[in-house]
Amino acid sequence: MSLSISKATKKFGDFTAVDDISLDVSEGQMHGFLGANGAGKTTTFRMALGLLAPTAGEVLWKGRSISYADSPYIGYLPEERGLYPKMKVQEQLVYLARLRRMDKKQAELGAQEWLERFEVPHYANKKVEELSKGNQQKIQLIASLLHKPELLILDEPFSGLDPVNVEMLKRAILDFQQQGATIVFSSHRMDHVEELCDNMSILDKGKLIVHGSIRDVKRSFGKQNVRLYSDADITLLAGLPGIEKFTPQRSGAVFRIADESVGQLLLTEALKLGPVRQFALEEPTLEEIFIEKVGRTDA
Ligand SMILES: Nc1ncnc2c1ncn2[C@@H]1O[C@H](COP(=O)(O)OP(=O)(O)OP(=O)(O)O)[C@@H](O)[C@H]1O
Repeated sequence: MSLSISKATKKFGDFTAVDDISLDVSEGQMHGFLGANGAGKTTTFRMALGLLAPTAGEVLWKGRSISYADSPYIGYLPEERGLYPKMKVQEQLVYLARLRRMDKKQAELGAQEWLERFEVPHYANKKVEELSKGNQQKIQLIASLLHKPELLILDEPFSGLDPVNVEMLKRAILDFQQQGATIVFSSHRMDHVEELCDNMSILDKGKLIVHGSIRDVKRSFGKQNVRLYSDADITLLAGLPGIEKFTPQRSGAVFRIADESVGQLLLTEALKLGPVRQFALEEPTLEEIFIEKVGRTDA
């Protein structure tokens, strides 16, 4: 395993922010970290990066604790933005890459390439504080990966971005993974985790309550959805045994079912009411799993 969090606990006084969590992220994986506000995501990242000492347990990268000496191999996009507001964009990117021991010429070329890729080359000589929040976020992402780290930790990389920029950054992060990087990111958007990640975990009040590959997490949840479209009044079907939730849709409904056999019963009963135009068994979304496990939606 390349990133290994082992029985890590962090207390602030009497308050336990992270409670005995163990988690492994293999080399080259993209891992999504979900959790409500205050669940302990940032605290876990800070422990992983050696910025906070765990109260108990340890966090290892390739078998060793991360220290300042590893900064050439590690990239971090912090939640509170960490750029110098008065420094010019290009100058700042090169300065930060140089701190991580990148060659000056390479850093200059790399910064230019990334600014072009993110469609902001005209901001190279502007001060960071003159940029919009979304554009500052692009610069922050470039700063975290310009030096080509092996491990990239991103704390809410997509916050404050419009949908077009979200797609642009997603693509860049995926490409970076394809070049071999190990990436962990936190997000309040479950669809982003669903789309980008191999593995995921959910933190709730400092505890790791779900952990695994997205496929396994969905399978072990057991429940499925049935999407059923019919012109008949299918609200009658909501009361069948094994139906856990009924969500009406235009000319149809989505039923949460306890297991697959309920789907067949639902189809049989729906056909008795009239022709069925569409019937599909769907796996649960991460959002449904999150709501059920954490009990609320504010991931
Ligand atoms: N330095 C600190 N001193 C005291 N309490 C802290 C400190 N840092 C974090 N906490 C507390 O630890 C808990 C976890 O915070 P953390 O920032 O790790 O959560 P998070 O999951 O990243 O939340 P968010 O999604 O809101 O960013 C919170 O209740 C927070 O108030």
